[in-house]
Amino acid sequence: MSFVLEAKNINKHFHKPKDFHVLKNISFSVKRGEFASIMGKSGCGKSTLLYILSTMDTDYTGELYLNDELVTGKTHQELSQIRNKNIGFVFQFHYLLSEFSVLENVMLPAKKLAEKTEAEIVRDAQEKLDMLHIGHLSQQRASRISGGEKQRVAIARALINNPTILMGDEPTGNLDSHNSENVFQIFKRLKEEQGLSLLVVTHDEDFAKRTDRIIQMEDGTILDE
Ligand SMILES: Nc1ncnc2c1ncn2[C@@H]1O[C@H](COP(=O)(O)OP(=O)(O)OP(=O)(O)O)[C@@H](O)[C@H]1O
Repeated sequence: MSFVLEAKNINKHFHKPKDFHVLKNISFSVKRGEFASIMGKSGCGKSTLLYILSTMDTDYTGELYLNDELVTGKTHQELSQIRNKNIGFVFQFHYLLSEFSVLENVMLPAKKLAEKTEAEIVRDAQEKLDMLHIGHLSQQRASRISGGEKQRVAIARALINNPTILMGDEPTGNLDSHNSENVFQIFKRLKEEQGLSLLVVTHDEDFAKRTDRIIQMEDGTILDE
């Protein structure tokens, strides 16, 4: 079996204001090409878990594997490289640089990785925007486009380095129903046409029900599926 992500016995405590065991022995995996969602009540630990799975938080015990490679214990520099190459991330808020053009925003993670020439990065960024039907906006300033368009730019930016998994923390949380549906259809198409793996935290039951699998969290644990 080929897993894009495997979490084994993940435990995490917050120490302030007092000890709080926020993640309790979390184990689960995401298969290559799977579109999974994580649901659970507010405060159950979803964002905390996603922060660990995306390698941004290293303060936990247990083991995390990405594409069968153990990433737990690697240095921040190594993790930054692994993250840049393997993980695309879409948040509730788009976090675009408003003074930059749409194209420049999409190019940024590829520039950071520094594996391609400027011309190749421009070409790839334009291709991602075209794929999401916003290619005509590439020269617009990010501050000048609509909320739904901004989220699609954020998705293009998350895809620029051709990640193996796309993670989302309530990527439709700030969108109306029309734009939420749009994002869902984009994710579904990425899975079906490109075999991308997706792991999305959502409060939207209608969204989650249509993913391949719902991972239900409760009080820092994962309920049996
Ligand atoms: N830095 C921190 N220090 C202490 N406690 C924290 C910290 N960050 C989060 N928590 C607590 O950990 C618990 C889990 O938070 P988390 O943000 O992961 O929940 P969530 O399931 O994503 O919630 P929501 O659906 O509202 O976004 C909450 O009780 C929260 O108050």
